[in-house]
Amino acid sequence: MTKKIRAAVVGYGNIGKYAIEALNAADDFEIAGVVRRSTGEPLSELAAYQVVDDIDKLYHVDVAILCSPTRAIKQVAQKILAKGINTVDSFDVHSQIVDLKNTLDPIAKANNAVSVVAAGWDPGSDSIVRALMLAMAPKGITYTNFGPGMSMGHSVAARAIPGVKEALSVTVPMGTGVHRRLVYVELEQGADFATVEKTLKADDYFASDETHVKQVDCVDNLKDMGHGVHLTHKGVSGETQNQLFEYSMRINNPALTSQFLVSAARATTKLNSGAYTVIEVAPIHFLQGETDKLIERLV
Ligand SMILES: NC(=O)C1=CN([C@@H]2O[C@H](COP(=O)(O)OP(=O)(O)OC[C@H]3O[C@@H](n4cnc5c(N)ncnc54)[C@H](OP(=O)(O)O)[C@@H]3O)[C@@H](O)[C@H]2O)C=CC1
Ligand SMILES: N[C@@H](CCCC(=O)C(=O)O)C(=O)O
Repeated sequence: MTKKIRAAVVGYGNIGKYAIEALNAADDFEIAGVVRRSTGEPLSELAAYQVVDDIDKLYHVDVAILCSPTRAIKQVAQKILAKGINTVDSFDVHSQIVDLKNTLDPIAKANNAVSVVAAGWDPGSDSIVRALMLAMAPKGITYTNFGPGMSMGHSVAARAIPGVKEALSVTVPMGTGVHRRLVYVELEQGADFATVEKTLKADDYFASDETHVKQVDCVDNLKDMGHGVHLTHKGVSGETQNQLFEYSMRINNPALTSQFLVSAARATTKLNSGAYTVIEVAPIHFLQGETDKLIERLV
């Protein structure tokens, strides 16, 4: 029997919960444990797993699935790679992915480890679809239209604003890759809505989009973690114009993000040391199974 890949889940929020589900559904993985900032009161749903506040307390970990907020990823990944443990993350600030990769690459190489960065669904699986479309029509325009649906990254960023108790950021597609953001916030007692609204609108996650902030009594009553994308590329193959490609999905956001993280975690075990974005990884590395069988089935 081949040895299972031992994965640790780091950070137990939405993505962490679904990462456990995706790991349990993958028979080439076993869960080494869950790493939380504080173990505090034990959660009954985690009773079957070792829950620790330091990854060193877990017996052998091949790969850490980082389910921490995007803004904490660089720091968390650096620490874990330095221990020689592979990492995957769903970092989602598109403009900072090159910097993240270039920061992690030397650390991974020096410690004989692998990191696959920005491996959620966007960035992540959608990035591979965009690359494929560009290979099929190298000239042209790609539009990525999200939603309507809940952006986890924007909701996490909104929740981090002082005075915000809970937040839900809904992405509304306006067409041609332009989005409006509707952000529902539940405030801490005594917080000033106008200050929260101003701080939120100035945050990098929101500053370049039309953003509306609405105060509500209970965010949980509105929350639905559904999302989706409609990606189009219209362009030119060779010298032939008018090639139109489309890709659509409606999804449960954390379930897809965590599934792709687990697939990327598998890929880390097949790569030479270093940091990679998903478009630099051969598609077959994400998949479980024998190479020839996968070729027979997919090619
Ligand atoms: N690329 C993509 O397609 C997608 C990316 N994402 C990214 O996933 C991230 C996580 O989303 P989600 O699971 O909803 O977030 P949550 O807030 O639900 O969970 C994050 C968890 O990380 C831990 N954590 C919180 N603050 C910190 C900190 N400062 N440093 C380290 N760890 C911390 C906590 O776990 P504990 O208490 O156990 O330590 C927390 O529960 C988002 O920021 C988003 O950018 C999400 C969806 C899609
Ligand atoms: N990174 C997103 C997933 C892609 C959708 C998106 O970027 C958006 O809704 O703005 C998320 O965190 O949910």
